[in-house]
Amino acid sequence: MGNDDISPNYVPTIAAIHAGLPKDLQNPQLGIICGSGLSGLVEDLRDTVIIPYGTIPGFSNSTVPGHKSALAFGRLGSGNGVPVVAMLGRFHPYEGHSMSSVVFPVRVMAQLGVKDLIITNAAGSLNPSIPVGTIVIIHDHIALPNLTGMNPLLGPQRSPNHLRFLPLSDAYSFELRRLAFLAANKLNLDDSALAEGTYAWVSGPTYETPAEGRFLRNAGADVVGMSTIPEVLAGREEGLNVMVMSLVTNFVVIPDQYRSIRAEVKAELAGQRVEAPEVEVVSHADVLTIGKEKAEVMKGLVGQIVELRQLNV
Ligand SMILES: O=P(O)(O)O[C@@H]1C[C@H](O)[C@@H](CO)O1
Ligand SMILES: Nc1nc2[nH]cnc2c(=O)[nH]1
Repeated sequence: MGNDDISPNYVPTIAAIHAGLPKDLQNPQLGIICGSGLSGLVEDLRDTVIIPYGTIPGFSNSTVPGHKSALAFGRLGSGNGVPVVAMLGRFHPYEGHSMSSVVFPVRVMAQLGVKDLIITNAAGSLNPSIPVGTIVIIHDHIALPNLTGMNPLLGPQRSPNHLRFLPLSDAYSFELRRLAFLAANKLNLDDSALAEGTYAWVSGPTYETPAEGRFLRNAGADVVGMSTIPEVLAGREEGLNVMVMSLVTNFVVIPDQYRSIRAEVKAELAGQRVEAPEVEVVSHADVLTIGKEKAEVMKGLVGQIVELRQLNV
């Protein structure tokens, strides 16, 4: 799955977006991508204008429950505030969207004038010390698809301004991550509310087998999810400052040991019938529930980061 659309024509897209907006919202400074169940992040926007994806040339619709399909424009922060554009719902490769469609909105954000991009997602924890409900500020990633021929930046160099060989050692903005922790402090959040960690990107749509979970944990990942990294890559290629907040919605199921069927059959043959084990499974419904529960905290953090950014702290 390479990048099939090297030179998208932004003109009709930007024209359609601008046509729906007052002048003062046409050049947003901050972009936000709302992950599964996290569209409530933008409830605090003022002067909000919603533009459905269906009316924007080049945009698809998200098919995943918990993802709306619209851009929200508005202002965030005190005083006049900062003009913001938020994606209420994203596109995942597992839905059948091409990699270029997945990252197209990020490229459009850059065309609109966005400088900082805050990406959110729901993710499973691989790290026993990062429990459900924690918000993980991502400082690195492991992208197995990138290592195996599914890098979203595959294809001819986009333009002389787009780096052919994009470094990723500085992918996650130090400045924005610093603001996230300062914001948590301002909001009096407990230390345990926010963690730092490494995100593993997998294609999905299946959740991990125990062996896959163990493999990713042993590889050094703290959380795992099915999105975000294509957006990070496109954002960095477009020159944006990028920050990622992963909300831990579940533990990846990694039992310490497997129950041996051989031992159980032996017990059965000796006259002791053993019940089939109840295996814990992850569900998208649970993912959405945690998203709802933590929406306020996520929203507070984003608002406070914008506040601090405005104050040039
Ligand atoms: O869009 P995000 O990454 O927040 O959604 C996560 C990953 C899958 O799309 C889905 C699985 O429950 O939630
Ligand atoms: N791959 C993956 N994505 C998730 N999104 C939310 N939880 C999970 C998970 O456990 N695994």
